[in-house]
Amino acid sequence: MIPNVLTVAGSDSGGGAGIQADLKTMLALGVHGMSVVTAVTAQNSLGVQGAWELPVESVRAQYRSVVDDIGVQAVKTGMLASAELVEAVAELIAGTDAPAVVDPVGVSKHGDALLAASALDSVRTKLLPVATVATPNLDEVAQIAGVRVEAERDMRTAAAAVLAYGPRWVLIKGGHLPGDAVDLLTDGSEEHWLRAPRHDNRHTHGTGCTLASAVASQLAKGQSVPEAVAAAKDYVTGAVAAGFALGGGIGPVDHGWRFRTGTER
Ligand SMILES: Nc1ncnc2c1ncn2[C@@H]1O[C@H](COP(=O)(O)OP(=O)(O)OP(=O)(O)O)[C@@H](O)[C@H]1O
Ligand SMILES: Cc1ncc(COP(=O)(O)O)c(N)n1
Repeated sequence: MIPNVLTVAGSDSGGGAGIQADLKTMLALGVHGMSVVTAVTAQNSLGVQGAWELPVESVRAQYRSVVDDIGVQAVKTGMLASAELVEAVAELIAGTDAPAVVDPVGVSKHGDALLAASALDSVRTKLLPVATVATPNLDEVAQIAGVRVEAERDMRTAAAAVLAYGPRWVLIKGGHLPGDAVDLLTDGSEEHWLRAPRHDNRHTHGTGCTLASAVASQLAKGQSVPEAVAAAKDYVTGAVAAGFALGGGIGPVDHGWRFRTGTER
């Protein structure tokens, strides 16, 4: 049986992040990808030119259509835009018997806000408590938990601060630190450091979405959280290494890197 994985996220018209990155990742990892669109962005390699939230009834209806008939083995969340959507999605996840990977998307790579400041409290009190794994980047850790990570040694404090909001596991992504690309996965008792060489490639649009979707895909296949995160890290590292130019700015990671023979571009 092919596992079903659901992303609840925003659309990126440029195809590098958001729903589009999630579905490509799911295909590459051999699961059936499904989507609940929370917002539509007009976006490209240069930034986000516009964003429109969908009505909360539309998000609830999409979710119910998928879960009630098809069923899901894992859920992943990305851009949720507003407090109302964060709270609705948290409630839907709480009623779903499947692991949930929560990527608490705050701002795009270009600095465009993808979550209202007024939604942060709902992320802390409603969304994080229903997460099996939360995957904040360093800016999101600062916004959510008020911890500034300036070096690898601060990541443990950051993880403890996020875990206090109730996710079972937290994966602190150190992609924005200099040096190796180091992430820390912990549930407060086990600690797993994931280290990969930093690829000197500016075309990294979509790394966070890709990593979280890969974790959800591996969980849906029955892996444990540490196994799923290790496999997801391998996948995103290869995708960053193969990231390519597109448009005039920051290009996407290559979701199809494992399928390429090396002659395509
Ligand atoms: N240049 C790089 N080389 C290798 N791995 C990277 C690089 N940049 C990021 N990563 C890895 O990609 C994953 C996503 O991390 P990152 O901190 O970039 O998340 P994010 O900030 O949510 O994504 P984005 O920067 O696209 O918004 C992590 O596993 C991180 O270590
Ligand atoms: C619709 C949408 N969702 C999320 C991101 C963040 O992307 P990244 O994976 O680069 O952090 C984005 N730029 N657009």
